[in-house]
Amino acid sequence: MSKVLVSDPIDQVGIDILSQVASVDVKTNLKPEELVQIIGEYDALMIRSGTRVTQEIIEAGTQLKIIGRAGVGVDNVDVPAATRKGIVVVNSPEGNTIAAAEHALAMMLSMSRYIPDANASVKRGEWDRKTFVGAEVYKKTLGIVGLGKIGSHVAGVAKALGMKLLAFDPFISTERAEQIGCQLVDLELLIQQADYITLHIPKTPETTHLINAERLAKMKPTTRIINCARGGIIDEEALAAAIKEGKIAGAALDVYEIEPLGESSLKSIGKEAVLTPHLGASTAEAQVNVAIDVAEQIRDVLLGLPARSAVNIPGLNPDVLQELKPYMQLAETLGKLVGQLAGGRVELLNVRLQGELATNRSQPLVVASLKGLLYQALRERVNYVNASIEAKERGIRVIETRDASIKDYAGSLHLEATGSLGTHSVTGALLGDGEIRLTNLDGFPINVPPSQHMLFTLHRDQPGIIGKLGSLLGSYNVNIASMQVGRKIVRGEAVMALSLDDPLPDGILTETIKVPGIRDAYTVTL
Ligand SMILES: NC(=O)c1ccc[n+]([C@@H]2O[C@H](COP(=O)([O-])OP(=O)(O)OC[C@H]3O[C@@H](n4cnc5c(N)ncnc54)[C@H](O)[C@@H]3O)[C@@H](O)[C@H]2O)c1
Ligand SMILES: O=C(O)CC[C@@H](O)C(=O)O
Repeated sequence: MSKVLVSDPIDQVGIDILSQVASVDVKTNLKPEELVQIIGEYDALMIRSGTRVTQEIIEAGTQLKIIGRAGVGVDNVDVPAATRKGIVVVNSPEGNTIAAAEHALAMMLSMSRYIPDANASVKRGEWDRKTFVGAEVYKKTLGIVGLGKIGSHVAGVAKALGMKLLAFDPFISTERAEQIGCQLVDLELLIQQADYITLHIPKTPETTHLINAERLAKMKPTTRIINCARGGIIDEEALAAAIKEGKIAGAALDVYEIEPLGESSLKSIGKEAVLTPHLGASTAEAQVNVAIDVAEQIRDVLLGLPARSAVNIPGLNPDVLQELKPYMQLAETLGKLVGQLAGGRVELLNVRLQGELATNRSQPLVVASLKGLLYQALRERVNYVNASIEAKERGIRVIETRDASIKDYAGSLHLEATGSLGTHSVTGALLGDGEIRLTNLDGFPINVPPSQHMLFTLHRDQPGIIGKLGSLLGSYNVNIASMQVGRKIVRGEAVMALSLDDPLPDGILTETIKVPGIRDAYTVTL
């Protein structure tokens, strides 16, 4: 019989489902070294946000087939390490959406009426009706940052409360925002106009400290901010200072840069700050939803069936999966790449199967391309199951084409994304050993392996450019792993593709574009 370890508290309904096919051990509060010691006995691990599944734990899990996260965020799991070992990682992308949205709304109202502090004062035996004069939300402007599942539900309820809705989400179309009742604006306008700002975005390098001292200084002194998304999207020190100095009126936080929240200047703020210990998903209903969602997937995988919500391995039948897996990896990589080149909102994705690939099943490759394309916006929320639906909801039109006559490589895949900032395309192929090669970028032939950190330039093919760019990267201590120039004619337009050993520091892109002859530059993280 299979063995499952449950290392965080989950609802009993999940344990009951797992017990249908496995012997289940519930062992919570394990230290990392204790988990490393015992994980080798288990076929599956079920967690919430309390267990950090590191590479060391994955390496020690020699029998592990699946890791189930009862919730959305898999930021506490080393997914690449699990993927390398063929371990399926599943989550519950929607099981706690309503709970998190309602928590954000509860935080907004309780912060506005100082309910936590008023409640504490009554319990201390006081009857103070002067200190707790609050503010109404009716007719106020709510700025929603991130109009995905949770942000959209918040919008619906806030509208019913009589609020005016602004939203910032670079990956959502104006039509979609209007359907939800929001006016889509840029972040700077939202920050200046909103009376309440609520964050519903993933934490990514781009969203880390999105709310910093500079942006806090641009808010109205009456603005109140809510973060029930992820810690670190707000600079906590800057936030505490802004509230203490009266630059903004208050904050309600459920998530923190480091959890549990230790010593923090947030704790010394009075009634203007409402703090909860990551309770967004903590409703009976959400815990039942996520426990069922994830336990059923673990049960299915242990029975040899596909998982419906895998973040790293698609739910295809094993034979098709085996055959298409390398191409799906290619499609996902190209999707990530073209999505980042396109930058903003993508309206059209053309997926072209070329050469021998043109006779293959296209649907899994289209889905994998969309999963890659949407990764920048949705992170772990996008998977092989929901990628097409998410794309449709975001107004992304998909065209599939085939061209068997293109024979530069045995089979290649070409993606072209058209969006608010223009059109970009990328082609890739698989070498004999299954390694991915990028073979064309925006119509220019190249031949480079993709790497985690990449820089692309569009420039004039003229002497000196490569040297200048090399020196610029060197001055930022960025090491170049490989570099290639693609051009159609000598001294015409050209592209340069650089694989880098290090992430590019802030500001380097602006410097790159200043190099004479370089017209444009793009950074990509794969
Ligand atoms: N507090 C909790 O317990 C709790 C519970 C559930 C979810 N969450 C968190 O809430 C957040 C939102 O979850 P969701 O299910 O709505 O996710 P979602 O993927 O449905 O929506 C996220 C939205 O953010 C947008 N986005 C991405 N990058 C952006 C950027 N740089 N600027 C503006 N918008 C951007 C995306 O386009 C997307 O529409 C996630 O961080 C999730 O981990 C917290
Ligand atoms: O397990 C939890 O309570 C955290 C839930 C939430 O942050 C998530 O990512 O789903």
